[in-house]
Amino acid sequence: MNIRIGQGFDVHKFAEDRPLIIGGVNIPHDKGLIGHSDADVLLHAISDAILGAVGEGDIGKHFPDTDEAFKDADSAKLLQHVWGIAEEKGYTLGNLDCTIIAQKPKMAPYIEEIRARIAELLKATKDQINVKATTTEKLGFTGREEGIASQAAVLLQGK
Ligand SMILES: Nc1ccn([C@@H]2O[C@H](COP(=O)(O)O)[C@@H](O)[C@H]2O)c(=O)n1
Ligand SMILES: C[C@@]1(CO)OP(=O)(O)OP(=O)(O)OC[C@H]1O
Repeated sequence: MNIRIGQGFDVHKFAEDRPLIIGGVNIPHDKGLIGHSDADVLLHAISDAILGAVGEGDIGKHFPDTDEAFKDADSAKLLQHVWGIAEEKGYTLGNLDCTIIAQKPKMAPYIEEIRARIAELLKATKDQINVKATTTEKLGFTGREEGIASQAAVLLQGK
């Protein structure tokens, strides 16, 4: 069996007057993340993990931040496109594990909803998806609440 591993990492900066969208879910908070797209830092890390696993580069290659077509893009749609690439190549999902690195907000109340949304986007079951959160104990840019980072690791099964 052809088993492929991929990993992704992304960071977005906080700004006032932005919605906070993580894992395709709107999270109530006093600030949100900025980017060329909707800045969904978790879905970007997951997209990169999948693209890495199938040897297709990264999201900047597929959705350049110089392209107006992706201005304020819905990252859920970008992830669905990425998953389509993996499916076209004959891959199925083994499992996905990811981590949201944020001092605030507290993610625990939203983890199950995020997990369900990612499962829906990847046409997977919830047990194939795990979502975690951690602070950095007030250290570094995440600890100072300047931004949020995310990591993802994915295992795909090919033909
Ligand atoms: N933004 C966050 C960060 C963490 N959590 C949950 O709290 C637990 C403890 O976090 P530490 O950084 O102190 O290890 C962590 O395991 C998460 O369950 C959270 O909900 N939201
Ligand atoms: C998603 C894209 C495209 O809108 O924009 P951003 O929201 O800036 O996100 P980033 O994680 O920097 O990577 C890829 C970009 O091309």
